[in-house]
Amino acid sequence: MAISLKSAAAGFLQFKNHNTFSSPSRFPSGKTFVSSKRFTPMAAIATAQTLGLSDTFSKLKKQGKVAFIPYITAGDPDLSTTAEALKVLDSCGSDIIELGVPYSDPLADGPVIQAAATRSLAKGTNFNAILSMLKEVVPQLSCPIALFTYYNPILKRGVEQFMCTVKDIGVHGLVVPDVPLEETEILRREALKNKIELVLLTTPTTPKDRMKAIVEASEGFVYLVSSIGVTGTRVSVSDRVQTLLSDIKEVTTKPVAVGFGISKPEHVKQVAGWGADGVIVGSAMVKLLGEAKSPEEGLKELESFTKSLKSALP
Ligand SMILES: O=P(O)(O)OC[C@@H](O)[C@@H](O)c1c[nH]c2ccccc12
Repeated sequence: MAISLKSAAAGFLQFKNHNTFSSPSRFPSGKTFVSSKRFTPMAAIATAQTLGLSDTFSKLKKQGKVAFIPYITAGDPDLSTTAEALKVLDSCGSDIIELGVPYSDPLADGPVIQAAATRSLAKGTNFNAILSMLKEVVPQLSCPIALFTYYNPILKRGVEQFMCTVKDIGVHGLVVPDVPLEETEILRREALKNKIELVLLTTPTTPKDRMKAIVEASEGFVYLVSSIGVTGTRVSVSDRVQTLLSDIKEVTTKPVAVGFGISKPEHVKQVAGWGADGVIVGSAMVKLLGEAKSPEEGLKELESFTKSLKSALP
């Protein structure tokens, strides 16, 4: 079922005011990924044991820990730096990594991530190149990857083909911020078939009944958007997040990760203290990588920034 750009944009507008997702039933997460590429036994073991999103949260919950979830844009400043950044983020203790597929019309993104997508696309980054990079890197990671893409790149490839390809390279999760609720059926069905955990988003303006439907349907974790508007660092995280978290936790035992605006250790500490099961940091990471004097410089800054945020988490 194809959707017009218009209804995708309408979907985003609904996202902006309140989320529009619903649906798939739960399925067991996790899978063994056997790469066609030869890699060292350690990487093979790590890959075989890489947990899916919900299993990662279950493991952390048993340890009394909160998930650290960075987001970076693939191909910014270039794909080889993205490959190194994934390994740096993994080695610095990231629990899940959100990897963004650059898109020409990123409606839900603020200026930092929009600029990253523009730079990446200008470099010629495309989905096949991202897949080839991931085929090499995923077996070397100990944490799961959640691919982050707008709906159109999925439609261009075909939902079934997209899901099957993503599963084959060992990606565990998927976040699609602009899919309109009415158009989610095929997406949910194919995700379920391929054991890809489709993460759904709820926002501060999502009506309670719709939030319940979203939470019920979300796989892997529930993405709580901390503030209305687009992505981008904020001076502070709204303390409304505390109420939103308790509202969600009244209706589900699923893990809830909070994103939007988080960019300092004190933000991370605060959101974790409010009961979040995970914190998501995007723009601040993307800025470091994309605007550094050199890729090496960006990777060094990414490492120290990640360690400073990770150390603020229980
Ligand atoms: O950039 P921030 O404010 O730290 O928020 C995380 C965000 O970047 C990441 O989860 C994300 C990137 N693009 C998105 C679009 C919609 C929702 C979320 C996102």
